[in-house]
Amino acid sequence: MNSVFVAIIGTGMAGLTAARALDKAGIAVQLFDKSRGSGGRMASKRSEIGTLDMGTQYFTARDRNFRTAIREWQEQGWVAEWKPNLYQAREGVLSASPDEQERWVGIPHTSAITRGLLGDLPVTFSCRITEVFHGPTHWTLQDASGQGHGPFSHVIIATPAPQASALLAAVPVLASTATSATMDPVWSVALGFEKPLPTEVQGCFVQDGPLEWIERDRGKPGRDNRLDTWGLQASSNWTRKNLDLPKEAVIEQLYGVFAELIGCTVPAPAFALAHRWLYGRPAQPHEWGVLGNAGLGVYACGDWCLSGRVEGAWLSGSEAARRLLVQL
Ligand SMILES: Cc1cc2nc3c(=O)[nH]c(=O)nc-3n(C[C@H](O)[C@H](O)[C@H](O)COP(=O)(O)OP(=O)(O)OC[C@H]3O[C@@H](n4cnc5c(N)ncnc54)[C@H](O)[C@@H]3O)c2cc1C
Ligand SMILES: NC(=O)C1=CN([C@@H]2O[C@H](COP(=O)(O)OP(=O)(O)OC[C@H]3O[C@@H](n4cnc5c(N)ncnc54)[C@H](OP(=O)(O)O)[C@@H]3O)[C@@H](O)[C@H]2O)CC=C1
Repeated sequence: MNSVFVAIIGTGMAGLTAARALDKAGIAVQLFDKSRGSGGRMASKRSEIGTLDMGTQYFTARDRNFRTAIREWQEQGWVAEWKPNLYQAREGVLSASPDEQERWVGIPHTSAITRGLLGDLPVTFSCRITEVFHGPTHWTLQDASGQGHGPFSHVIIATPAPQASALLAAVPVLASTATSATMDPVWSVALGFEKPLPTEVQGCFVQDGPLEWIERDRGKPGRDNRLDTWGLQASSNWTRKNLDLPKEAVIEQLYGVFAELIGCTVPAPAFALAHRWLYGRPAQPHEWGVLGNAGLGVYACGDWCLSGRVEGAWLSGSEAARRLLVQL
């Protein structure tokens, strides 16, 4: 098999960034994702009160090339700048904490970005890849139903590290590096209130206790929610200790912490939803950029190769595509 045909496992920011770069270079790609849609931790969840961002809420950009990509997304109408009234909370004390950082959000929801990046690229959803085999000349994938996919000349694995390490079994050195990148879980809760809460807070960095970040949907560009919707993210410490708590109990506990912290009267929410991210964030940053074996034509990328942020995933996916292209 001489032609170049690249399998990409994962349609989060890293996989889609790699896919777009390869497609732009005229390389044929085929994407796979275990979920029903694209986005990974940037996916938005449909609910009875509208679409909710239970994963990424906003992102920042420090890298020059990533900033350029954001300008293009802005021109496409996928993102807009978000300038929240920022606060911080320490030992129960809430204080205004404005800064000059540029922050971006997807419009009307986070998922607009990855949906835009996916465009009409070929993708197979609801397809969990369980094994990645290297034959004498090509790669073959097998999914959870036992079906084979391929042949492919190259494979890019763009999943969280624990899932990547299992799929890298054919390349033990890369698998063991991926295994060393542990990932922390995160409980995320959305609360919807019938009447807007009487507070100026739109985002709050919480320095201690069960919560880590609180944000208000209202005030973000492009949102049109009937309810006053808030997103709460628990710290990884608290999440780890409460990993198997039923969703109702997670909502009750985090609602209680939120109500104490936010500094105004908080009625019972009209709507609540909890989502547990088992692989929410890398436990520590790395400087790998991408893991790869150019001779075999296999690469692994994702936020865990750099910083556990959207920017890290974008940079890692870009680097995977660049490394593959220079090797052709
Ligand atoms: C609650 C939460 C809040 C966050 N907030 C922010 C924030 O405010 N700012 C910020 O910059 N970042 C934030 N992040 C981090 C950000 O979401 C991630 O860094 C980024 O989205 C990671 O992208 P990725 O492509 O590396 O991985 P993912 O988005 O995890 O994509 C991996 C994809 O692989 C698929 N997959 C996995 N295994 C398989 C398999 N075996 N077969 C097929 N498909 C598979 C998954 O379904 C998924 O779609 C947050 C994350 C969470 C969880
Ligand atoms: N929950 C997850 O799985 C998860 C959450 N992540 C959160 O995403 C944001 C993004 O981080 P980034 O570095 O891109 O953004 P910021 O520059 O806005 O925030 C970085 C940290 O810096 C502190 N900070 C920033 N601005 C302020 C401010 N105005 N007042 C007080 N503190 C500020 C804050 O850290 P500490 O709470 O002080 O430790 C920010 O967290 C970020 O919120 C992540 O927690 C990323 C990945 C996964």
